[in-house]
Amino acid sequence: MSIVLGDNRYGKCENRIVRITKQGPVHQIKDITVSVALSGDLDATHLTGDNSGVLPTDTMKNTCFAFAQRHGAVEIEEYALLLARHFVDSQPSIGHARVEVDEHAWDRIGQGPHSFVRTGGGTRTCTVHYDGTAAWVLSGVKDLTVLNSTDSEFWGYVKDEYTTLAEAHDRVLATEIHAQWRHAAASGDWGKSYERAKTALLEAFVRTHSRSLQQTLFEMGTRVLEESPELCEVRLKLPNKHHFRYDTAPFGLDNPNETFLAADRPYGLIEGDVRRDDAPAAGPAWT
Ligand SMILES: O=c1[nH]c(=O)c2[nH]c(=O)[nH]c2[nH]1
Repeated sequence: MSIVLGDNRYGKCENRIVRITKQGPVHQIKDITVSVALSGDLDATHLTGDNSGVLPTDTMKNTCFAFAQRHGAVEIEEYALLLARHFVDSQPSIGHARVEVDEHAWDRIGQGPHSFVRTGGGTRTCTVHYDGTAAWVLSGVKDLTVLNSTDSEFWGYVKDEYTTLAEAHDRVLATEIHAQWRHAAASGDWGKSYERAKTALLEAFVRTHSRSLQQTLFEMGTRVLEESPELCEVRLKLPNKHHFRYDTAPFGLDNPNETFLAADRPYGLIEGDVRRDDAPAAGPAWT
């Protein structure tokens, strides 16, 4: 029996970078969290402590800040591609880079040229992989909380000796959308593509009369792909943020689906992948 080193990667996680673009008195803000993971010919550092192929994670951090300053407020996908290509193309020991970027949105306060308030509408995300030849790009949104106060049912499910859930013909459906979508090519109008996909997700949530969150998931993925020819696959994670009708009968009060206990745990977690049947191979995109 011998013990061998398996897959490995290393990097600097969650670099918090705020880049202010100042053209005269009106400022723009780009607020991002950047994580880098590199892999390649790194056996030596693990097996013998020979660090001659190791680019320090501290250098990765500096590079993230330097690229933010040099390239300004570019779309997060473009910034991630620049970083991923830099690490692989400049370091002989590095064969693969994964760069993840979250963008935290700020809205301008009124007409104020330099005052901002954090936007609540979810966090834009991207993940880029580059292997020295090809690049793969995922974009997405997370922490986008939505609720339908009707138009949702859940009934006709399996019932066994442990089932107590009452069938629902009119319930609250709430979830925190975590969605990622894969671009068929590593180039495009990233900003427009993001807005179109996010709008499609929300419109599908609004328009679907839901018989399960699973059905809503498929409708959301389908609508994104129908509206966005540049995308080939959507993966969704939808926690079911249960709202239980509260029993107010002990207080002599009727409750016709008006007052709910919003439970935060446990929660159902509905996950699914929706893709075109001719989608190109995903390679390492989701890893
Ligand atoms: O939309 C739902 N899907 C389920 O699978 C499920 N299971 C459950 O208890 N409630 C729900 N709701």
